[in-house]
Amino acid sequence: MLPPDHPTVPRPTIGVLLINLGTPDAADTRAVRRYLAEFLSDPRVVEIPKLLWQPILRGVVLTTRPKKSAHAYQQVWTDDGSPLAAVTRAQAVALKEAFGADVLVDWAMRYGNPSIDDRLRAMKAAGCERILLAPLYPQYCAATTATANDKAFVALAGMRWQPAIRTLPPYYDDPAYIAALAANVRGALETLDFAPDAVIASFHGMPQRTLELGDPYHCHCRKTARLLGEALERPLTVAFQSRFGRAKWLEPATDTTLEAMPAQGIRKVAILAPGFSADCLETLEELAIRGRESFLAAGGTHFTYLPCLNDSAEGVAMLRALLARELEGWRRAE
Ligand SMILES: C=CC1=C(C)c2cc3[nH]c(cc4nc(cc5[nH]c(cc1n2)c(C)c5CCC(=O)O)C(CCC(=O)O)=C4C)c(C)c3C=C
Ligand SMILES: [Fe+2]
Ligand SMILES: [Fe+2]
Repeated sequence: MLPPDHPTVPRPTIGVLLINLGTPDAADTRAVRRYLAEFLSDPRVVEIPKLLWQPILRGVVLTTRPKKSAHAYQQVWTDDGSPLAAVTRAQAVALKEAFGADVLVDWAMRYGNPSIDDRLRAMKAAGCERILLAPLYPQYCAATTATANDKAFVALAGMRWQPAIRTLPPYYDDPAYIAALAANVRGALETLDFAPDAVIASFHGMPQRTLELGDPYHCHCRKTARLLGEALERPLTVAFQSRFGRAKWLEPATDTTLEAMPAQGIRKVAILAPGFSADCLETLEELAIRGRESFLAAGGTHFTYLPCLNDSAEGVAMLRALLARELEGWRRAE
C-alpha cells in the first residue's frame, strides 16, 4: 500500500531547459550593475585578457553604463518585469502545455535569475534523468550558445549523479524556423498601411575578430536572411546592431544603415530582429524606440518594428517541433 502522498502519476523523467541570455532583476542602476558585472566578466563575451579587462570593466564601464542602461530598461519594463524574462517564461508555459505531463519544461538565464544551476538542480530533484538544454539562439555564437552550455556543464560538474544531457543545435536554416519567421513577417506586413521600401533584418553584432577566428555566427545570420528573403520573395537588408566597445564590429551597423536610407530614397521601412527569440531591450528600446527616432530624424516617413516570434502560436509550434526532434529517441526509450 502506497502512503497517501505518494505520487500515483509517474514523475517526468525528461526535462527541457529553455535558456536565454539574462537580464537584470530590476530596472535600476544597482540591479543593472550587478547584471552587467556578471555578463561582461564572461571571457566568452569579452575576449580580452582578464588582467587588462577587469580594471576597465570595474573602472569606466561599471561606473558609467549601468545608469544609462537602467534608463533604457525603464522604457521597456513591464508589469511582469523585464520583457526578456516575461517572454521566456511565457514560452516555457506554452511549451509545457504543448508537451503534456511527461516532459518537464523549465527556463533559466545565463546571467542573473533564474540561474541555470538552480533550475537544473530543481529538474533533477523533480525526477529528470534526461535533460535537453535549449539555448534559444537560432544562430550559433560562442558568446551566446556556447557559454550557456558551458554554464550548464559547470553545474553538472558539481553533481554526484548527473542526468543525461543533450543540447539543442542552432536552427538558423531550419525550414520550421524560416517558415515561422516568414509567416510572422507576412502577417505583420499585411496589416501595415504602407508598403515598405525596404525590410531590414537586424541581428545582434559581434566583434569582426570572432568571424576571423572561425565563429560561424556571421554566416548563420546571412544564411537566415537569405532563406527568409527567398521565402518572402523579396531580398532583405542585413545589418548588425548593439555595438559594444572600441573594436571593429560586424558591418553594416543598423543605426548607420537606418540613418543613411532616407538620403538614398528609402523612406518607408519595416525592421525585424530574427536572431532574437524573445523581444528584449535590444529590440524594444534600441530598434523600436531609438531606431525609429533616428530614421525619422534623418528624413524617413514610415517606420515599423515587427515583433520577434516570442510566444506566438507559430513561434511555439516551431520550438515544439525543434525540441520534439531532439527528444525523439528519449521518448521512445521510455
Ligand atoms: C542574440 C544574440 C546576442 C549576441 C550575439 C550578443 C553578443 C554580445 N552582447 C554584448 C553586450 C551586451 N548585450 C546586451 C544585451 C543583450 N544581448 C542579447 C543578445 C546577444 N548578445 C540580448 C538578448 C540582450 C538583452 C538583455 C535584456 O535584458 O533585455 C547588453 C546589456 C544592455 C546594455 O547595457 O546595452 C550588453 C552590454 C557583447 C559585448 C556581445 C558580444 C561580444
Ligand atoms: Fe548582447
Ligand atoms: Fe543595446
